[in-house]
Amino acid sequence: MIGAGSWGTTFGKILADGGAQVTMWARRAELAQEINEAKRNSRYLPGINLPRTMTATHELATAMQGAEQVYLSVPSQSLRENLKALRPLLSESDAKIVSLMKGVERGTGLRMSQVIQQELRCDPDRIAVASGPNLALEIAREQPTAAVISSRSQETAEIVARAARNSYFRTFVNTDVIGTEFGGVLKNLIAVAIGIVDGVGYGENTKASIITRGLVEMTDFAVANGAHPETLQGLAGLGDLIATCQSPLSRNNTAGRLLGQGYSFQDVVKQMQQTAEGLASVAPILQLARESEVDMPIVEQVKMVLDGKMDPRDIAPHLTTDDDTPQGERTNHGQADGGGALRRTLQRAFDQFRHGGRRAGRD
Ligand SMILES: NC(=O)C1=CN([C@@H]2O[C@H](COP(=O)(O)OP(=O)(O)OC[C@H]3O[C@@H](n4cnc5c(N)ncnc54)[C@H](O)[C@@H]3O)[C@@H](O)[C@H]2O)C=CC1
Ligand SMILES: O=C(CO)COP(=O)(O)O
Repeated sequence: MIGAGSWGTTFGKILADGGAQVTMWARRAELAQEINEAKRNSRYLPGINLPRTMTATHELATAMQGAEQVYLSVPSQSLRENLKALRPLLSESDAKIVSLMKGVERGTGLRMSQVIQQELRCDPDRIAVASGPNLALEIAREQPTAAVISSRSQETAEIVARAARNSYFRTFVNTDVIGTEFGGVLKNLIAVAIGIVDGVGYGENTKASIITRGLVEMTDFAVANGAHPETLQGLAGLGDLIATCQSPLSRNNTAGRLLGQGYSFQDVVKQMQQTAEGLASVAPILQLARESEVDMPIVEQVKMVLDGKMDPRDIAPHLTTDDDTPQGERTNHGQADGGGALRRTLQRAFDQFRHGGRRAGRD
């Protein structure tokens, strides 16, 4: 396991409790020592006893020795630099590579599985991603939870899903990597919006409206970028959206709440002790949205609040685009966007034809 923060350590516990031999790689030697000796990670998982079989090291080469599955759980913006260090250690290996991360890379807009494929230059069938309503501390307390493992290869998804399950953690599989990854990224942005309105003091109607319209934005965006709409109705979409928007444990939700209470973006970044992926993903997601002609009014407004260009109190009235024409409730991947969905469907059919019948946009 590369990364011993809250999710890496929790996922390591899931694997160890499922019977796997787990070695954690921690950046700090003291943390590796605490995991080895006290079976604790007191900074990220206070009060949690880790499995006796779990070990840790701060030497990357030691962590990688004989690994059959490599799980990645570092902040998304640091993944590429970490992969550069990992690459020589994986040159002889056919280990499965599993991303646990929920961000896109600033600058390139790439999903984590794409960054992995670029940097490791490995067969995409070896790559899987895990996502779902997975607040780390709840799972570390062994509260029953479901997740989804996705890979282009059904076989890889099943191998990883078999390793990553135990009495309190149930994994499902799918082959829609794009939808599974974007679900995890996009729900963070909606959770920031929910945090903002919570911080302002608005109530349940406002939040339910944002969650519902947020799911529409998530689905339109993901489908326009090659995802299956059903994935966004599943654990990696709706499931994670509910968990993250409801829970004070969510760092994205917390960051939003601080913004809603009037703290500036810089103050929020200073106060956050842990990774809030949504803050770095807003700009690249909006760039991709513009390129794929998808409207994301909620995410646009989150960006305006982050940039200090919108008073948090004003975010809620602008759930839809600012025009006077009443907007249909149906989504872009339905029909009501004035032809954009039809154009994209035709484009996909054309791409599919060009690629000899294989599904266009597939990872
Ligand atoms: N915490 C959670 O409940 C969940 C988190 N995730 C995702 O997991 C990923 C990791 O998040 P968390 O573990 O929660 O974050 P965290 O903030 O708890 O831990 C991040 C870890 O990465 C290390 N780190 C920071 N910068 C680094 C660098 N440049 N190189 C290597 N390591 C570095 C930190 O020392 C720490 O050990 C994120 O993409 C997050 O969205 C996904 C599901 C649940
Ligand atoms: O991804 C998560 C829950 O599924 C964790 O959310 P946060 O990163 O907002 O804490």
